Amino acid sequence: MGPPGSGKGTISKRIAQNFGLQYLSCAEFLQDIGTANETEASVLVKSYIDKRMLVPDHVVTGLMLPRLEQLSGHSWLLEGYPRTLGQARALNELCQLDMVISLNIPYETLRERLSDKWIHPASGRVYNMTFNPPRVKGKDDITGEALVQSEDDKPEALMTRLRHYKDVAKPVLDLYKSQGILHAFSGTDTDRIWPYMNSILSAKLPAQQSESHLPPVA
Ligand SMILES: Nc1ccn([C@@H]2O[C@H](COP(=O)(O)OP(=O)(O)OP(=O)(O)O)[C@@H](O)[C@H]2O)c(=O)n1
Ligand SMILES: Nc1nc2c(ncn2[C@@H]2O[C@H](COP(=O)(O)OP(=O)(O)O)[C@@H](O)[C@H]2O)c(=O)[nH]1
Repeated sequence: MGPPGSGKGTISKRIAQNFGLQYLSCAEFLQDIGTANETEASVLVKSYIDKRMLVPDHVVTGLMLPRLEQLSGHSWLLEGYPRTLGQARALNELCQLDMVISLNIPYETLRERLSDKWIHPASGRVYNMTFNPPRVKGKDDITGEALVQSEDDKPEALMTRLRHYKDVAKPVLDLYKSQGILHAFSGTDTDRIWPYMNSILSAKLPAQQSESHLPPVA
């Protein structure tokens, strides 16, 4: 969990690679559904994504939980789900989470990062012009297509998104705190937060699963 720009995507890919976890991004999953063959669900999901609104709890939960059940033989890391208390309660019905990670990043850092953030819309690949720049300025590393900046990442839009995040996330964070599984990390740099996170995860994950010798992904 974490506000927009807090580094959820960046750090969760790093965790998944280092610890050999199945990584499931709710946003990417919904994006795939929204662009798949036209069905009632895909049209509905796409209409919310296009408006940058959260897909209603019962819809996203009805799609995510069966997907998670398919991963039942594996250890997984979820990003972007649950976002609301309703989603968290539904997930609790399916399984007991081992750990919830929350990123506390100062507003000024979020603003700076997002003003430097570029994305490849077709794939969702994310770049930052200082932290992880593309190999060729303005072009996606894999396809060579143009990168774009999102209106959503501009300071005015960011304030609104932050307020929304705080309102919606608070009850979710309170729930996980009461269950004793919430770990919050504060800082301005992903690379400085990483060693703390790595040591806590190394202590929690079974030894045979830990593959912390793998190089981190930027
Ligand atoms: N549980 C979720 C997660 C994502 N989405 C949809 O997927 C989009 C992209 O999600 P995400 O990449 O998480 O972007 P934001 O919601 O803008 O937040 P952040 O910048 O923190 O990643 C959201 O706008 C929303 O339409 C959703 O409906 N429900
Ligand atoms: N400068 C800087 N940028 C970072 C750092 N960590 C992540 N980023 C960038 O910040 C932006 C937001 O990160 P992302 O992982 O997409 O955050 P999310 O919105 O929480 O999923 C991206 O452009 C990242 O490349 C960091 O420590 N320093």
